[in-house]
Amino acid sequence: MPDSIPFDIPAEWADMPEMARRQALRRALRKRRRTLSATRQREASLKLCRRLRQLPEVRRARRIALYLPNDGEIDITPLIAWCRRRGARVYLPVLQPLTHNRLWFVHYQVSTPMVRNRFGISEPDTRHGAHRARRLPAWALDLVLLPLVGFDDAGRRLGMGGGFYDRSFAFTRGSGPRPHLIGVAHEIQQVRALPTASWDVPLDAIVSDTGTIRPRKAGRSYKTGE
Ligand SMILES: Nc1nc2c(c(=O)[nH]1)N(C=O)[C@@H](CNc1ccc(C(=O)N[C@@H](CCC(=O)O)C(=O)O)cc1)CN2
Ligand SMILES: Nc1ncnc2c1ncn2[C@@H]1O[C@H](COP(=O)(O)OP(=O)(O)OP(=O)(O)O)[C@@H](O)[C@H]1O
Repeated sequence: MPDSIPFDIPAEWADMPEMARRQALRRALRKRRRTLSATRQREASLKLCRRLRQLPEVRRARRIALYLPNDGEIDITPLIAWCRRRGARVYLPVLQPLTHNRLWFVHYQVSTPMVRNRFGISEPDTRHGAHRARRLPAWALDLVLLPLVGFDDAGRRLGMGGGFYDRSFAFTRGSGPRPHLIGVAHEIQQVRALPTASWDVPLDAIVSDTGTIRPRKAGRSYKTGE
């Protein structure tokens, strides 16, 4: 596996069918982030959270969806206490039990009962009637921080492959209220150039431990950071 940042897609993958190549890329990038030491993980988390706290979309948001880190994902949970101190509400994704690969967003408090979903990720337990009422429709969120498996400097993204975020936020292509969508990842998740899928939901920004990418609507993008 090449160690370069951005990750170079190996030449041998060129002949693979598109979906198989995306799968191989996911496997390589997930392995990359899982092999980070605890120290590197902690440093990256603190640097990312510092960046996020400075973004206007983050500072203005009152209803923010985060995630609990899994599989080496960059840890943004230090933001939870910060959000609460500022009076912002924190929401977590929950797999919808009946609809195919869509997410609910449930208000997350210290007292929220949690349960592991089928991927082993802890999520608010919506079997309790009282907590069902804490669900918010996706359009009513101000900000969503999406965990990325990969990204490139044009702002394209690769997720876990379930299409959960793509389906849940497909409505953002239309008019009407919509949350800001900010993808987050380790610097080492960057890929030289990712293929686009027609269903990919465009992001407002991608923030890593070392920089922020602001995709331009017309396709060009710019990076700020160290
Ligand atoms: N922390 C976190 N929470 C999240 C997401 C995420 O990416 N990160 N999701 C973002 O979508 C949703 C869960 N999506 C997931 C999609 C695939 C796999 C996964 O590990 N798939 C396995 C095989 C699946 C199986 O066991 O059937 C794999 O690819 O190896 C995990 C989560 C909701 N919660
Ligand atoms: N809006 C949508 N409606 C129906 N199917 C969709 C939609 N968006 C994505 N999909 C399907 O979801 C599957 C996974 O998509 P993709 O490989 O882009 O996942 P991903 O972007 O890695 O995942 P995620 O969105 O969970 O981060 C694809 O097979 C795709 O056809």
